[in-house]
Amino acid sequence: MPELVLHASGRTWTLEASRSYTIGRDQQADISFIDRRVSRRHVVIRCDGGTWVIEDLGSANGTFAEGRRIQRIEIGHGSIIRLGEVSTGMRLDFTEASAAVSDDQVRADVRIREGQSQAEARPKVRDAADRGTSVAAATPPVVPGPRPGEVPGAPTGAAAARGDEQFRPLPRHPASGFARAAVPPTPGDAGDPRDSRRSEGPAAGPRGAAAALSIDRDPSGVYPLVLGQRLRIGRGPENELVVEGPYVSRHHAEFRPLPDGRFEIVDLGSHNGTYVNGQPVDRRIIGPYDIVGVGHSTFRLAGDRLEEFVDTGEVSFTARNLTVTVGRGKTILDDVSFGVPEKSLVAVIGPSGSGKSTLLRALTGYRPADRGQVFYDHRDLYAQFAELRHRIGLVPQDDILHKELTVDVALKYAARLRFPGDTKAAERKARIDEVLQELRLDVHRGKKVASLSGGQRKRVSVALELLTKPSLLFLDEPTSGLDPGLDRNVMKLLRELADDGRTVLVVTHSVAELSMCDRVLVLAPGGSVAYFGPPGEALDFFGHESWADVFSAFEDHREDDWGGRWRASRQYDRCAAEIDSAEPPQQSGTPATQPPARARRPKPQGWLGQLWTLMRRYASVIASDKGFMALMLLLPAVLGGVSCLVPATFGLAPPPPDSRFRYNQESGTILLVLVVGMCFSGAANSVRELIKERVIYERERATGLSRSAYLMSKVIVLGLITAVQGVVICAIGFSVRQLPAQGLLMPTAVEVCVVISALGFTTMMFGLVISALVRTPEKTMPLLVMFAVVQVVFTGVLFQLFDSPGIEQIGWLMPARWAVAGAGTTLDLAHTMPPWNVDKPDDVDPLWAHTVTQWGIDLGVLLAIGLVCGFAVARLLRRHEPEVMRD
Ligand SMILES: Nc1ncnc2c1ncn2[C@@H]1O[C@H](COP(=O)(O)OP(=O)(O)OP(=O)(O)O)[C@@H](O)[C@H]1O
Repeated sequence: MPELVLHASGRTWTLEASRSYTIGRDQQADISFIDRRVSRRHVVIRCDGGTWVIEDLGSANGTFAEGRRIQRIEIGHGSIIRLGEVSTGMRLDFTEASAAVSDDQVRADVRIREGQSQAEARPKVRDAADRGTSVAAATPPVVPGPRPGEVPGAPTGAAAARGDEQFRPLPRHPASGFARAAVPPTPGDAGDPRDSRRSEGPAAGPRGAAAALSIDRDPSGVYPLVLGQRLRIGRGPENELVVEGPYVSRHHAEFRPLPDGRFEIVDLGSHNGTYVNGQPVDRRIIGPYDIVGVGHSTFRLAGDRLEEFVDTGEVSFTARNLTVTVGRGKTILDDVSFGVPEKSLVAVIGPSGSGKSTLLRALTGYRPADRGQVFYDHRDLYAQFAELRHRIGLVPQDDILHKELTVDVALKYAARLRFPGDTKAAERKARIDEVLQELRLDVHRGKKVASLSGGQRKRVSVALELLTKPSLLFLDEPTSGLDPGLDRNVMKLLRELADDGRTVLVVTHSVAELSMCDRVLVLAPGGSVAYFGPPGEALDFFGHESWADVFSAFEDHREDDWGGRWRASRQYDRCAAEIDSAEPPQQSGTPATQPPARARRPKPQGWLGQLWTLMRRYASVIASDKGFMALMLLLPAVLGGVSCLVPATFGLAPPPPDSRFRYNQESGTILLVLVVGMCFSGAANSVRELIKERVIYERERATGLSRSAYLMSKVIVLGLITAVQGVVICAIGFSVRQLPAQGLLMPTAVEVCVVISALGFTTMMFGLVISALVRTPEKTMPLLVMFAVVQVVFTGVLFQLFDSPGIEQIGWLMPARWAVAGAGTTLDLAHTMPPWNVDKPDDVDPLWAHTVTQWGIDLGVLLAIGLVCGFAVARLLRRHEPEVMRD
C-alpha cells in the first residue's frame, strides 16, 4: 500500500497506511490548521481495505470534493478536498508517494515520514518531461525539514545511520541557541578556494551575514538545487517552486546557476519585489549567508539545497531601547524595550501624551526611533523595511476606507492596489470573501461604509489590512468612541486574530478588556516603560486597585522616575531576559541605528495599473457622493449665470464703428467675473481632496502606493471635472453676450473657453497645494477665500498692473493675471477697454497684445504655473508619508 502525501497550507505530510490521521483546528489533531472554517476535529484520513479514505467527523462547515459536500470518499493521487467551504475552503492536495518520483525521492520520503511537516516540494516540481530531461535527473528529490525541537539538519532515521554528511548535526550558538552553521560547505563558503569571490556578490558582507543567521526557525521546506538547472519561484502552478501569498507574482523570481557553481537570484519583474537581506534586488549572486525574500517566504542556500522559511505568523517581535527625541532634544519616547512571543495580543496603555502613538509609529517604521532597534523574526525592521513592510498591517485611528463606497467595492479597490498586477479578479474576490467571512462581515458587504456602526467600520478596516495576510497587526485606538459592548467585541476579535497566528499590538485608552491580552505595556509620562508583563500582575505591581488610581498616580507624580522603578523590579529581569534571547547575536556588532531601507519604486506597468485603479476608485467615490456631484454642476452654472447679470450693451465685443461709444468698459468686468468664478470653482474642487484622505494615503503609501500615480489620478479626474466646469461657465456666460466675430486661431468662444478651462486646471492644482499644505480640513476654507480674493486684485482689469514695479512682478505669479491676459488677447481687450491713461491711449498691457504668439505665451505660462503647483504638491505629500517611504 503506497504512502499518501498530503500537501496543504504550504506544508507536506507523508501519511503511512498503518495509522489514521485526524485533521482539524485542535492543536491535538494529528495535522492541525489555523483556519476558522475548519472544525476542531474536522476529518480523519485512514487506509481502509487497501484504499485511502477521508471521512468528515461531523464538522460544522463541511468537507467538499468536486464541488459537493461529502461525508466519506476515497482519495488517491490527484485528489483535492476542501475543508469548511466548497471553493475557498482549506485545500488538501493528495499525491501518492510513489507517483512520479525517482527511487532517490522515495528513499528521501521514507526518512521523513512519521507525520513530520515538510516542503511542499513534489507538486511544486514541474513534470520533468516538460523540460525534455529524464525524470531522475530533472525531478529533485524531496529533502526533509527537521522535526520540531530537532536541530535543523540533524541526522534522522536512515540518514543518521548512514552518517550522511548532508544531515550532520549543527552546532548551536552558545549564547543564543541560534543555529549558526546551517549550511554544509559550498562554493564560496569559508575554506573554499573560491572564497575570495564571495565578496563579488554585492549582497555579501557583514549585513548579509547578520541577516542570514538571524533566522531562528526550522525550515518549512527544503528543495534540492540541481546543478545547471534554473528554479523558478512564483504563485503559478507551472513554477518549479510554488509560493502562495498575496505579495507573490505569478512568475516572481528565479534561482539561476552560474558556471562557477554559484547561484544568482533574478527578479522576473515581480510586482512586490525580490529581496536579498531585506534589500530589493533585480539580480544578485547569492552566498550561503544571504537570505532571499519572496512574499512571506524567505529562502536560504544550504549547500545544494534551498531552505524555505514560511512566515505563518509564528514569529517573535522585539523592540530594544527605542528612543524618540523631537525639537531641541525633548525625549518623547524613552528607552522602550519589550519582547513578545508569537501569537500574542499586546495592549499599550498610558496617560494622554505618554507616547503611545509615537511608539506605534516607531514600531511600524512610520517614524523610526532615533535610537534603538525593532526586530521582527530576529530581523532588523528598519534596515529591512522594504521587505518586511509586507508583513505589517496597521489600522490607524481614522478609517482607511472611503466612506462613500460599499464594503465590497472598497475592499475590491484595496485588493487591486495591494496585490500583484497579475492577480486574477477571481483570486482577489476569493481572498475578500475569505476575510469578510473570517470577520463575520459578509452580511454587510453591500452596505456603504458610512452606514456602518463604529465597531463594524473598525472591523472593515481590519479586514482591509488582513487582505494581505500580515503576521503583525498594529491598531491605534480601535475602540475609541465605542460603547463598552463594542469595545469588548473588538478586543475579542483581536484575541481571535492573535490566536489564529498573528502578533497583534493595540494602543488603547480602554482598560476594561485588558484581561484578554497576553501582555500589557504601560507607558508613563515622558515615554518610559512603567510596566510590561501579564495584565493580571500589573495592578499588583503598581500597588493600586484600579487603573484609574494608576493613571492618577502618573498625573500626581509626573516627575517620578517610573522607568527607573520598572527597571529595578523583579518583573523587569524576566522581561529583559526575554528580549536578550530574542536579539540575534551577530547584530550586536552592527551600529545601533541602521539607516532605514528605501522601498523600491513600483515598476512602470505597476504604476499605470495603480493609476487606473486610483482613477476608477476616485470616480466611484465622486459618483457615489450625490451632494458633491450636484455642487460640481451647480457651482459653474451659478457662476456663469451671475456673469450674465452684468449689464453690458456690447457684451464682450468692442462697440461697432458707428456707435457713439469708443470703448466697452463692461467687457473687462464680465471677463473678471468669469475668471474669478473659474478660479474659485477650480480651487474649490480640489482644496479638500488630499487632506480628507490623508490617513488613507499614508497607509497606502506604506504598502507601496506610488506617490506620482496617486497625484496623477487626482489631477486627471479633477482636471476633467474642472474642464467641464469651464465649458459650463463659458457656455452660460457667453450665451447672452456678443463676442468678437473672429478669434486669433479658433472661433472666439472656443479660444476664450480654452483659456478659462486652463485657468480651472491651474487653480485646481493650486487647490491641491493648499490641501497638501494644511494639517486640518478646517484650514482649507480661509485659504481658499484668500486665494480667490487675491486673484480678483491681480486680474489686471481693476487697475493698471503693467509698469507698476513690484506689483507687476507679483502679478506674474497669479493664474488670474495670465488667464485674463490670454482671453484678453483673443478679445483684444487692450483696445476694447478704455486705456488707463487717456493721454497715452497706446500705452496698453503688453500681455494683452492681440497676437497669436502672445495668446500662446499667456496660455503656456498659465499651464506652467499649474505644473509648478504639481511639483509643489508632490513635495508636500512627501511630508505626510512614512519616513521609510520618502525618496
Ligand atoms: N513632532 C512632535 N514635536 C513635538 N512634540 C511632539 C511631537 N509628536 C509628539 N509630540 C509630543 O510627544 C508626546 C507624546 O505624543 P503621543 O501622540 O505619542 O502621545 P499619546 O500617548 O499617543 O497621546 P494620546 O493618548 O493623547 O493620543 C506628547 O506630549 C506630544 O505633544
